[in-house]
Amino acid sequence: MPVSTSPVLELHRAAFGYRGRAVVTDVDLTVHRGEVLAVLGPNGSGKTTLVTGLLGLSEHLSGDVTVLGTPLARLRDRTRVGYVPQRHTLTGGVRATVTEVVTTGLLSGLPWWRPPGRRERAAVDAALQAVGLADRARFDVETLSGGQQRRVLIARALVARPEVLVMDEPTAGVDRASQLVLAGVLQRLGEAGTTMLVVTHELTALRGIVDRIVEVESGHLTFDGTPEGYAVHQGELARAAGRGPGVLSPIADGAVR
Ligand SMILES: Nc1ncnc2c1ncn2[C@@H]1O[C@H](COP(=O)(O)OP(=O)(O)OP(=O)(O)O)[C@@H](O)[C@H]1O
Repeated sequence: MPVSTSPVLELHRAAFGYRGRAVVTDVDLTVHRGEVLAVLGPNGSGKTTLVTGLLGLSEHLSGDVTVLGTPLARLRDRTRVGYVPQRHTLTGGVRATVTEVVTTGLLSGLPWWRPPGRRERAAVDAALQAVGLADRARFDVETLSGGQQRRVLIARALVARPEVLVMDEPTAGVDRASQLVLAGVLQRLGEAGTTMLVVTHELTALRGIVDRIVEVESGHLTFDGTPEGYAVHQGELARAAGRGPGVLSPIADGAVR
């Protein structure tokens, strides 16, 4: 999908954190409509803090953050940014069908007195089609695999037709076959022009889907560029560390389309 020029996210010297303490600082980042970004970095480097900051879930402490043309603090319609949280499956006491869970993604946009109607049911069907679970609509979510449950959560995020989709490790903790299915879902969303920010440790699974890589280390952006550029960056780091020329990590290697 061609990438258009209108920015959907603009961050200038942005800092995010918790209870007034900054975890991620000095972030300059512009994301355009249709781009698919992977957000990489070691555990605890601040990836989740950064992406949840865009949703108002971690504190925006300083700098400018504009989401879909509106300063973050003034963005009223939060459904314009969809979110698939980290390490969430739907087991553990949730007794609901796939359709019911996906429908909850629409509730914040409906008045309390109006039950979901035909339009909402069509949106739920479309979201389930998008993640390849139309045939599981009436199943209890507890009976689905971990990978299928992730797809239910993606459908729940998609059903409100967000303009940007933020996903925190969508392929983590599921088996290889489920990873491939999830990658296929992301591929189709990318081809349909959905702007996506995907926090991941498994770039290989997203090979060919990601247009751009942002790396976070110790609360700072340390790389922002193409997958090919990231492979070069990793090679340079490896050489600087004395690991020989052209030694690429599996992640960087997998990044190249
Ligand atoms: N709710 C919170 N309150 C206070 N500190 C937090 C909170 N969530 C995360 N942190 C801290 O912020 C830092 C960055 O965490 P974050 O989850 O953003 O990293 P990450 O790069 O996403 O890590 P991982 O790859 O392990 O998910 C860590 O030191 C973490 O302890």
